Amino acid sequence: MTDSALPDGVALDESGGSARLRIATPAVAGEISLNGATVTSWRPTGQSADVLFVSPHTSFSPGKAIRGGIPLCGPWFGPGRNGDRTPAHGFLRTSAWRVADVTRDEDDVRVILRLTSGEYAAAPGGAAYDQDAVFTLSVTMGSTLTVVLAVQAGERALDVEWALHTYLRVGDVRDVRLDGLDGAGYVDKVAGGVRKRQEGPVVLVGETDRVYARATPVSVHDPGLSRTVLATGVGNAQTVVWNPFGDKAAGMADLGDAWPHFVCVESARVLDDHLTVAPGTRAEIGQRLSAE
Ligand SMILES: O=P(O)(O)OC[C@H]1O[C@H](O)[C@H](O)[C@@H](O)[C@@H]1O
Repeated sequence: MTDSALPDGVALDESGGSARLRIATPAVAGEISLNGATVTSWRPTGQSADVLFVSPHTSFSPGKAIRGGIPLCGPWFGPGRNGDRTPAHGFLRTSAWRVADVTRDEDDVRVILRLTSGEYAAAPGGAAYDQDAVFTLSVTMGSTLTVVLAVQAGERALDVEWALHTYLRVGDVRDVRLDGLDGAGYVDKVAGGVRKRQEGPVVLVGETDRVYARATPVSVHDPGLSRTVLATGVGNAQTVVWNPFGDKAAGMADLGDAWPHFVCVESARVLDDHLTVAPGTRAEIGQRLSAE
């Protein structure tokens, strides 16, 4: 798709070796990288800071996962259920996606990106996956943001574990409170996979990596940026909450000292809640964000 086919307020920027769509309407400013189909910026009018966090140390190079925004994890999560898959979190976040359609409805912009088997076969880990799958990402950006990842299975059933790995920008992760998970069971990955139960709101006091078995909306109260962000899952079964904190972040070249400024609240179907997509059928997972 060329610039001339794009609606007013949307531009394709291919400078610096990585392609991205820039969006600017009276309702919103935002950006979507075609590298991994990663939404890297969403700032509804009236918000003084971006709702999404992107590490100042990240690379935007094609083939590298972006540390921030909304990376797509799948079709496996981490090293997969058996712990033997590479690269971590699958090939969706490192593949080069194609723009299939961009439309504008008043001040909202809708972008459809696509990734087919011939395309993801070029990414590490892609060639070994079922060859018929077609992945689609739909992003509707305006005063709210809705991101929906879908897969259409071909002639064979697909095994899918996936997540929208949303990095929400916060003033300081140690000061935020997450509501909506009280009473939910979770797998504590920091404690080696022990199952626990949440009591009260989630407050992060150290490295946190939890897969909550709950899909209700989660609100992130952030005194630092004086706002509350509501994250509502679409077709998910779980919510992942993650921040590595300082010691672990020190070993992550693309994050380092920027770790206090985000919390990941992820819409997920992973581990026991992975899904099998029957031949010829479609499945989707998504997340809707609003900020006030
Ligand atoms: O460093 P990455 O491959 O991007 O993964 C970052 C994190 O993603 C998820 O939140 C997982 O639950 C974590 O275990 C993982 O550390």
